[in-house]
Amino acid sequence: MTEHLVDPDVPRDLHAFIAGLPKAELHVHHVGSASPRIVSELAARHPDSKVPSAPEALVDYFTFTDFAHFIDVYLSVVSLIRTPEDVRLLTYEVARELARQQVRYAELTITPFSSTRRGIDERAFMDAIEDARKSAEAEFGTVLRWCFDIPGEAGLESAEETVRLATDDRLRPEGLVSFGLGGPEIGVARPQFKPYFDRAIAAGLHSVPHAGETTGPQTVWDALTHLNAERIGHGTSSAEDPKLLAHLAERRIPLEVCPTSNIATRAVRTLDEHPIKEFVRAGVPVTINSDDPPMFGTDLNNEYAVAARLLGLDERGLADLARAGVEASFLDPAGKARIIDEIDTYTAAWLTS
Ligand SMILES: Nc1ncnc2c1ncn2[C@@H]1O[C@H](CCC(=O)c2cccc(C(=O)O)c2)[C@@H](O)[C@H]1O
Ligand SMILES: [Zn+2]
Repeated sequence: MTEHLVDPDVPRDLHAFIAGLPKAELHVHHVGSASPRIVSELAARHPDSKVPSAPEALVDYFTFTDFAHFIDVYLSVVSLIRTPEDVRLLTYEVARELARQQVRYAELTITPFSSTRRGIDERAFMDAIEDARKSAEAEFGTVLRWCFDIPGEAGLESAEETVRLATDDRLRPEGLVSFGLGGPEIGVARPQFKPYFDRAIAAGLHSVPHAGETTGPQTVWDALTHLNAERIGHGTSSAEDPKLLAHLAERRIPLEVCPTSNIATRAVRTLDEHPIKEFVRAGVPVTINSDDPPMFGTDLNNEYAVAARLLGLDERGLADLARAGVEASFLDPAGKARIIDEIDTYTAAWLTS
């Protein structure tokens, strides 16, 4: 475990329990998971980029003044990824890092539009992610699945391109399970994306848009009503609307909560003000995720530690959170049962030792 990620308010034992706990990660972005080592290597290779190549300089570079600044920095890292080999290596290294944290299953959000519009061949892009997925599963035992997301602010052209790449039988990768919508929410209304989500859903994909991260609860309602969301990315502002919380609880719609992300992008002021407690109190299914971990100076294990502190959880409570992540995933029932069994066995052994 990285020493700086040890929360002093969480007992060491609990950190050790989390580090070995089998987990699922449902909300993590592909480019946003690039390790500082990969980012600095790519930056050194492309000196025309504004991304610093010294790893020490990245901490400052990844300090954001607001959400728009975060997206600006995010896109500067996107533009470092220029070849199918960059895509393959990035994906493979992300899987290695997930495996290190005992992540057994991850749904990785990928924005193929951002790569194809920057000149990466679409066929080569799909082959690169699939090649990395298969190698990672064989070598690390971590199962990866994809969520292709529309970068909403790039307009409906990006929506059309994303749904085409996600539904064309000659291109659609085997690992693709869901369809998302990311980027800024202000000025990017969810309902306009309905026709694209309808097509993705008709092709068998699950709907998992971001909503309520940087705008109010109406955006979450819109994602549910117009995009048939099955889970919500963030959904932070749902806490402002008791009727929405009741609806999410009743329909069993999970929120993909990423606490440190919300602080880093300044969507929420402080961790202590994070509404995760309200979600749990209202009976909303909560999953814990990391979003863009190196950019936010976190990892999934640290997000579990943060959740333990905010929710006052012990080992049993943390195991419940890990089970909730598996349950909310799009893994098949037998795959879910296998990981849940592993969580149970691990927790029982820990508590009797
Ligand atoms: N916390 C987050 N919340 C929301 N999204 C997040 C988060 N973290 C990462 N993302 C990713 O950021 C991308 C943003 C890309 C984008 O806005 C854009 C706009 C105009 C042009 C282009 C282009 O590529 O030409 C891209 C999204 O697709 C999403 O996958
Ligand atoms: Zn996200």
